[in-house]
Amino acid sequence: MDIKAFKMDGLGNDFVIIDQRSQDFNLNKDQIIKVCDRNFIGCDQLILIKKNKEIDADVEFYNSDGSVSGACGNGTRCVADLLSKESGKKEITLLTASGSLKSKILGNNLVETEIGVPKVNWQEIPLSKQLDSQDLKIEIVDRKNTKHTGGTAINVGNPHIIFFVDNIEAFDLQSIGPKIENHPLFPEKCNVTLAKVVNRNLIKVKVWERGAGLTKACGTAACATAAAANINNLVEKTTDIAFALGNLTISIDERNSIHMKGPVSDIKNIDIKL
Ligand SMILES: N[C@@H](CCC[C@H](N)C(=O)O)C(=O)O
Repeated sequence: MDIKAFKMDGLGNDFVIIDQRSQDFNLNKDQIIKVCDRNFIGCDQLILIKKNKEIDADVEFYNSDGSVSGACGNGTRCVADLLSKESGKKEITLLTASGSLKSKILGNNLVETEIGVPKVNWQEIPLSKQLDSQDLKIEIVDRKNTKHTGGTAINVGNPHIIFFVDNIEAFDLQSIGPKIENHPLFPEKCNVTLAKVVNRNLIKVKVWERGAGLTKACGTAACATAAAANINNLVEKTTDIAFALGNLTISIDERNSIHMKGPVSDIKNIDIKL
């Protein structure tokens, strides 16, 4: 099978995007895993664009382990940019598994997406039992074997847990990430973020993504971190979330809806032979 696709990224969080409005075929889980494999094409998520008669398009997100995700913040911004460059429209609406998301194309590869109102109720995250999602009291251990207890859980279309710590570099996220992702408290697993509040407008993070592992950035993790930091009264309504390659600006409006603004890469055409 010969597939025409695009490669894009948001701050290094990279995607293979396949436009199925013009190419009609189904990919099975093994083929998705193969495309995402860094020894083949390689990406954190594979994204399918599908026809929608009423809005710009439907999008489906698949992690590199072949699992489905209800949301992908950076992926949504990339697809919005791609469709805007195709149509010339400056506002793009995409239907995802977690709802319809509006993006504004601000020029110079800058895209802002409204992710919506976060869910903090234990059933909505979901957690496997009733607990205070603001402080799950989960223990993580740093490289010096010092124990830290905490974790705020939140769902922004997908489940996240954020640990606010003094030094994100003091932890081995490669080893902590999979343990927390698969913790029995999370029946649908979760994305794991270590966050250091630098000041009331800046948080530095490192993210372990459910189904994809360590990533250079994660849009929904940025949204979840800003929302969790607001719940814990650590930051202002607008805050920057700093990843290794740059920042996303997250704002929470008067309706408690989260807006995520940041850069997307240029679009690269690729051919996939499966
Ligand atoms: N990279 C994404 C998040 C992708 C989905 C996540 N791994 C999940 O399974 O929930 C983003 O930018 O939000």
